[in-house]
Amino acid sequence: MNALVATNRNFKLAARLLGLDSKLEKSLLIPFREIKVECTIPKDDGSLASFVGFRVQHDNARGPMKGGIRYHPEVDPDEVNALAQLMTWKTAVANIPYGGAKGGIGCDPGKLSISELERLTRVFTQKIHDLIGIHTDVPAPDMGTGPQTMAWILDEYSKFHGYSTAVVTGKPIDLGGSLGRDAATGRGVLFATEALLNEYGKSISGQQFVIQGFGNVGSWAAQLIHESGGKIVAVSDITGALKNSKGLDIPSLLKHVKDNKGVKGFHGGDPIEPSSILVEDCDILIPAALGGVINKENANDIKAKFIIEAANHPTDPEADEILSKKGVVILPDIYANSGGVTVSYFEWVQNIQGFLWDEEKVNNELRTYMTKGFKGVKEMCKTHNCDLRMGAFTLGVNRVARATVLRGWEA
Ligand SMILES: NC(=O)C1=CN([C@@H]2O[C@H](COP(=O)(O)OP(=O)(O)OC[C@H]3O[C@@H](n4cnc5c(N)ncnc54)[C@H](O)[C@@H]3O)[C@@H](O)[C@H]2O)C=CC1
Ligand SMILES: O=C(O)CCC(=O)C(=O)O
Repeated sequence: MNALVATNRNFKLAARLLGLDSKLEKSLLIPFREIKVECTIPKDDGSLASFVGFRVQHDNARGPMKGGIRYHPEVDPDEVNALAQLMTWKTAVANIPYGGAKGGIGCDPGKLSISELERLTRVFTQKIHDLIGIHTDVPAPDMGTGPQTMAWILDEYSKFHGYSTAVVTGKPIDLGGSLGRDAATGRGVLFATEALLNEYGKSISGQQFVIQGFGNVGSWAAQLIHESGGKIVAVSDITGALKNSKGLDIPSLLKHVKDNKGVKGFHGGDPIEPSSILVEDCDILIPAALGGVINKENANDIKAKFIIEAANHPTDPEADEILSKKGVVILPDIYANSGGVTVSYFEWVQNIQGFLWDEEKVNNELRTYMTKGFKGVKEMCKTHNCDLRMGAFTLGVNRVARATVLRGWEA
């Protein structure tokens, strides 16, 4: 299902549960601003290449818009729109003073050299620099981007507006990045999983996990879950998939991935079909790659009892219905992966204050936010007699709706 159709459907269900006025509902759905830019760069061989970049700024009722920038061949306007909207509800669920935005460039970063990626990022920044800013819209990394991408954006933006560290988050530490941001989304996934399992009298230790995606989020989640006693029995990334029912040796796998740029070829597990990763035997499934991967085609075959959505919109609404009938509990993206944007917020606060927190403080604050977020979601589940996805959506949408009305923008 199209990502925007799916996201709008979840929003509308939440709006109905909250009894939102139809005019307010419409105004919350329409993005504040949609930017589409052409980015032409010289390739290393001297030829020219053009790419299309997007930044969708969805809502700013609760504060500056916030969200990552994705470099991936499948980036398209509807998906960026959906991801921007999800950021609005996510920052509200996390109760941090932001709205939502998302950006992306349709490109395959694996096929571009470092200098081509730098030129592309700088051209993209030249096209959008007037529309982002510390109190307007603050980008961060997402799939296919990372601290170096943020460093280039910061440098290019600063040529126009003066040196301004807080204009992006997820930066390298040497440029004002926060300790703990790199691990934050994975650490948030760990805290969210602990909060959920606690409801069922369970803990991470002894549970069997399967993780799809072994990039920033998937690999940190794997490392932290492994350190907490969880057994990771299968993983996949773009290079392949492997399993070991006795539990993968995660420290060795992390080293292999660093040296080989992917999980393929790791000797501590048996190769499996990448398409079968989501239906492998496990207690807890963590999608940490692309959207829409859990759908009506595979939902019936999923064996996990819990799904923790580390990726954004990994589950189609049709799959939600099938899984709910099977009794599978899904911890939704707008809560489960909110650790990244929460520590981005800590980074922005530190930059504005000109002060650096130690990592322990970052991680402790993150735990506090994730715990409060879970409580908030559960309360909405009780109030509206709904599942965790609608609990999170009603929590987020209600906070944004209240801010919108208070600011007198609902008409
Ligand atoms: N980086 C962050 O702080 C946050 C990321 N997310 C979401 O988490 C997900 C992963 O993001 P990152 O880890 O940052 O990206 P990344 O670029 O660091 O890693 C992506 C991983 O997914 C794998 N992958 C790509 N296509 C795949 C496929 N077809 N099958 C299996 N694996 C595939 C890649 O090989 C890589 O291991 C995305 O949905 C992103 O929007 C959500 C919140 C914050
Ligand atoms: O750290 C951020 O500002 C945004 C991270 C992000 O893109 C996401 O949560 O999906």
